[in-house]
Amino acid sequence: MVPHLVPRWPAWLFRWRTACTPPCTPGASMQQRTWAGASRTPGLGSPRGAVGTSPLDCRGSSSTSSRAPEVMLTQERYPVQRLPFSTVAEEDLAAFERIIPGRVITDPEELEASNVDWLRTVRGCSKVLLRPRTTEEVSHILRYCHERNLAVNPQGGNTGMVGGSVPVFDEIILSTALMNQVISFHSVSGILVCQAGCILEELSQYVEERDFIMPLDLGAKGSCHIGGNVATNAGGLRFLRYGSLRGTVLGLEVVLADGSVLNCLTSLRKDNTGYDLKQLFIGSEGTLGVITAVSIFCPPKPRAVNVAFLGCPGFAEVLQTFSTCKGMLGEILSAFEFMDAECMQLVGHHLGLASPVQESPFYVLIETSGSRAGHDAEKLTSFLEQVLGSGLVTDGTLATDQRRIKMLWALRERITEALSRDGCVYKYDVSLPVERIYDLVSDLRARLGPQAKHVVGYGHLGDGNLHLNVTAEAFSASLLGALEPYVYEWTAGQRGSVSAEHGLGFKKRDVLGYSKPPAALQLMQQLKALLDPKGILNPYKTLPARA
Ligand SMILES: O=C(O)CC[C@@H](O)C(=O)O
Ligand SMILES: [Zn+2]
Repeated sequence: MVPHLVPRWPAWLFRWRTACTPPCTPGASMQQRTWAGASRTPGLGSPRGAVGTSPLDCRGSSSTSSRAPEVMLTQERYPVQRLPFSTVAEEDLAAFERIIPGRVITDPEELEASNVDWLRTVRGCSKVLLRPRTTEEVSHILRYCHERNLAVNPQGGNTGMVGGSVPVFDEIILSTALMNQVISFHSVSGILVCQAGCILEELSQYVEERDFIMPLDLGAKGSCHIGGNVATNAGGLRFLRYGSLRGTVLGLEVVLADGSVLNCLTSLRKDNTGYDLKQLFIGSEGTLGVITAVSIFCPPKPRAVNVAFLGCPGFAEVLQTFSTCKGMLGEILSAFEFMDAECMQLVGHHLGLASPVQESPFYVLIETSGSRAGHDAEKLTSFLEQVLGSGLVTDGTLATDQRRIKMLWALRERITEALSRDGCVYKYDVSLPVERIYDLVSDLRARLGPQAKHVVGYGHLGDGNLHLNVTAEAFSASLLGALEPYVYEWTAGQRGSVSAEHGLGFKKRDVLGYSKPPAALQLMQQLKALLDPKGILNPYKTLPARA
């Protein structure tokens, strides 16, 4: 028995492994747990000073960097035409300087990180980054851009997966990084009101000190901004328990394309006064307005949290474990995540994270959050006895202290980071009927054969959300041809969603039709035209390119 074993758990339940006590993650400190933050560390980050040959030149800029392989310009890699927006001129820079003195960035080195997505797959060539601090400043900037017909790319932490957060051409980057103030927090209701640029992890710490938690959590928490989370309707790891941001966001303040401010920053749980306008902006990926402040409902901090990491012999057993779990853990279940054996191999190989359990075809991570440790322990013990006794689970480990809980979560949260170190990654984020989720992975593995290096499946099983990722040594058009439209057709055949939680951004906008009927697409175009008639807000994103 290892020293960390909490005595109330029967020792026979698991074969505890001393290898799992710290350090479980050789070569990977817990500070690196946010993959987006880690990707920005020296050596992994963006090349410096490699964009363009002249400050106003977007062409011929795929020069090589001595530090890291250059990311191809989006306009060179994809068949996309620049729309007839104006180009930033010296007098525009002077106008911005008057609105936000000292916060108009034109230095190419500083701009480089904001022009490239963190996955290093798309790259714009914006010449200017604006850093407003207030809603009023955002309003002045947008009013000016609207009049001048200048395109704007709103940007939060730039941790998106679908190329929505970086410019495609030379759109002005409007960063929320300096809009990072908490406006109010109510200790009875748990309602937090804050500016859009607050970093999720910092908000988590802020509310946890006050005995509450944020209703969402995700691997990118160390870098992502709450405004970006809302704009993309991020799902994440707490969705199973606390639901969508569509339920927990109570109000928004948004600056519209023409600079007018829509103040719907209410903090009411119930408000049935006509159309719920904030919903238009949740998940609109900055195409309908720029979110400047958020009012969000925070649940009370659970007093007892446990994480079980279990090995399952097959996917059928994963599903049965999930059913058993829902039945036996009920209201204390807060996450049910899964990953396949290839994911475990990748986190081991690239990040040095050791599996805490015997090698298995599948692994599940179950989190419980409740208010009485003894009650939760009792429930969890009977659940574990049941799944181990019936052979649904063959091995497992359990964490009740925060440090070990984080270690187990790292195995799941850092898969994305491991994949990005494996080579060129093709990402799919789909919603499917839960019983069919892994069939897509198996079918694709058989279809691709040796063309792919790895085909992995993991994700938020409790929410029916599969992250299907394929890696290869380098980008290959023939591999892409084998993946698409196959994955989208397969998903549409199950009436699934081609974007469960990552949004459409630039990369997935043309597959929207697999999940929405033509009438819905048309209405979306009409709403865009109504709110942003000049189309200056995050162009080339979310809506399919017009035929
Ligand atoms: O990288 C991915 O495909 C998924 C990222 C994220 O949504 C996760 O759940 O880890
Ligand atoms: Zn996810």
